[in-house]
Amino acid sequence: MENKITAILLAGGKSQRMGTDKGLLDLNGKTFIQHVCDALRPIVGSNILIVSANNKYDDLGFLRVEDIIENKGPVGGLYTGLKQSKTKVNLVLSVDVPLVTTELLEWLLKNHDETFMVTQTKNGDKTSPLIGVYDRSMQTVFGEHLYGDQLKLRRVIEEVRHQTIEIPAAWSNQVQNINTKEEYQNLIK
Ligand SMILES: Nc1nc2c(ncn2[C@@H]2O[C@H](COP(=O)(O)OP(=O)(O)OP(=O)(O)O)[C@@H](O)[C@H]2O)c(=O)[nH]1
Repeated sequence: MENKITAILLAGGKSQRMGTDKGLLDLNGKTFIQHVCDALRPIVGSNILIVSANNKYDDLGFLRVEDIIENKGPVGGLYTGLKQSKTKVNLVLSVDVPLVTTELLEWLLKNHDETFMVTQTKNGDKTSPLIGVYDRSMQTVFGEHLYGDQLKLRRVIEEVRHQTIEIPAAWSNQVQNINTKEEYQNLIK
């Protein structure tokens, strides 16, 4: 499976709500980004592509690329990641889901249907486009939106053939986004 899948890890953005780079926050002695990479490694090996301008992530030893067009949010990060990818299937994650596990990601890959351009996940009422699977050809769609300055990821997904799959309730905590100081304090207490 390893060579057929690229993991694209979005680690850019402003972290405005947290006030500090989310990927470098500590949880039980490891940074958020390390937790996410540890969950990915059994599936993709070293084929992890970090999309970020922060060179502190280079310590992890994976390929890092900077956004081709900066400050465009996840649509910009995904465009860059998919342009760099050499595989049809791309497992996309953000750095702010430190509780995600290999088991959940394997489940996602097993349940995704390659005929869809995007597979996103859903937990209750909340869809998570940044825990998903993207076809490399989506780079063209993201490119068009980016150059038209249409930066709403959810809107882009609505326009293409996509599927939304419900995460088993027992795994709800794994897809928690940690965006604010309060959410981080609750996580580590
Ligand atoms: N490469 C890249 N990643 C991004 C960009 N904007 C957001 N991300 C990543 O996308 C994920 C979701 O980002 P958000 O939580 O919506 O935005 P954020 O900038 O991290 O945080 P806020 O400023 O608080 O909204 C996170 O993993 C970010 O690191 C971007 O412009 N480029």
